[in-house]
Amino acid sequence: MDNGITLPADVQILSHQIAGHRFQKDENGGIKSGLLQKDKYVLKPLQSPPRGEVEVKFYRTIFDLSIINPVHEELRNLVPPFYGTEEYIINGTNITYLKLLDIAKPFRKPCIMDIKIGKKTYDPKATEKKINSETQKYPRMGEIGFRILGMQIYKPEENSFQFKDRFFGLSLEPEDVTENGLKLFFTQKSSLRRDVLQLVLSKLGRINEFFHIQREFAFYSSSLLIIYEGDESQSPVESLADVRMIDFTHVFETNEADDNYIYGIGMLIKSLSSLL
Ligand SMILES: Nc1ncnc2c1ncn2[C@@H]1O[C@H](COP(=O)(O)OP(=O)(O)OP(=O)(O)O)[C@@H](O)[C@H]1O
Ligand SMILES: O=P(O)(O)O[C@@H]1[C@H](O)[C@H](O)[C@@H](OP(=O)(O)O)[C@H](OP(=O)(O)O)[C@H]1O
Repeated sequence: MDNGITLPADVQILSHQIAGHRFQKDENGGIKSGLLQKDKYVLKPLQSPPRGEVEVKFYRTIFDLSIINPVHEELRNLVPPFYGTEEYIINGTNITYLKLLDIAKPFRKPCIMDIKIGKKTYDPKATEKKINSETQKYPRMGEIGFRILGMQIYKPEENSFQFKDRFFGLSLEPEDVTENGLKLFFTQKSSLRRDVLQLVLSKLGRINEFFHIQREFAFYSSSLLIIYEGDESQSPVESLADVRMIDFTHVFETNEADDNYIYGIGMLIKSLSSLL
């Protein structure tokens, strides 16, 4: 890499990282890692304590096949398949990564949107400072129930991708988040991809149903990754679209319904349905 970071031969920077932590030098001359790509896998660096440990524990728990638990069984269908952890030394820093299946791999021209779900984006142990920074960042979150973190949309007429970053999502108000935000993602060549939208809605419906049943986990600051095939010229390699839950750095055990997430996914489904 030209910024002075040398990666091991078999890994690359994740080319389709839409949101989240990226490579940067830290205060002490070390590095903070972004997400990497290795063959058909995504490598996600463990985040600073306790976040990284929370995420790895969550994946290990739900992928522990020796435990028979219907909630874990369904979650395995809703998140990217998990293959343990791997360590790499990058610029002298030893970094542990979660090894996940790259959900975008089966798509030729993946259109990808990352949406954070819930009214609250801080967890029950958040400091006053964190609560303030999260609430001030996007005060409409409590009303909207979700935030677009970023997206890439394939433009067939130009054979290129259009990108929207976190500032795009932060600029959206309740009145225009559907028409100016969500609709953009499902529009190609000035037409709404109804076929994709219907499939995405059915996949969101399954996640929503799961949340109305499960009483085991509360998901704060977690995202939904929505992907569809942007190249309509050939039939899809596997499926036309995929929707997965990602980002589990603030998952808490509970014995109640996760009303915070339920509100958010409900609002997202309502907004998307209104486009049809
Ligand atoms: N399994 C996966 N397959 C494909 N892409 C992925 C996968 N996991 C993560 N990504 C990509 O990486 C990005 C960041 O992922 P994630 O939200 O887990 O990271 P993060 O650093 O914890 O984010 P944040 O700072 O928002 O908490 C996503 O927006 C998505 O583009
Ligand atoms: O999307 P943005 O606007 O870049 O904001 C970041 C995003 O909300 C991350 O999810 C959050 O990490 P957590 O979810 O783990 O809190 C991070 O907090 P941080 O600055 O405390 O790392 C925020 O800065």
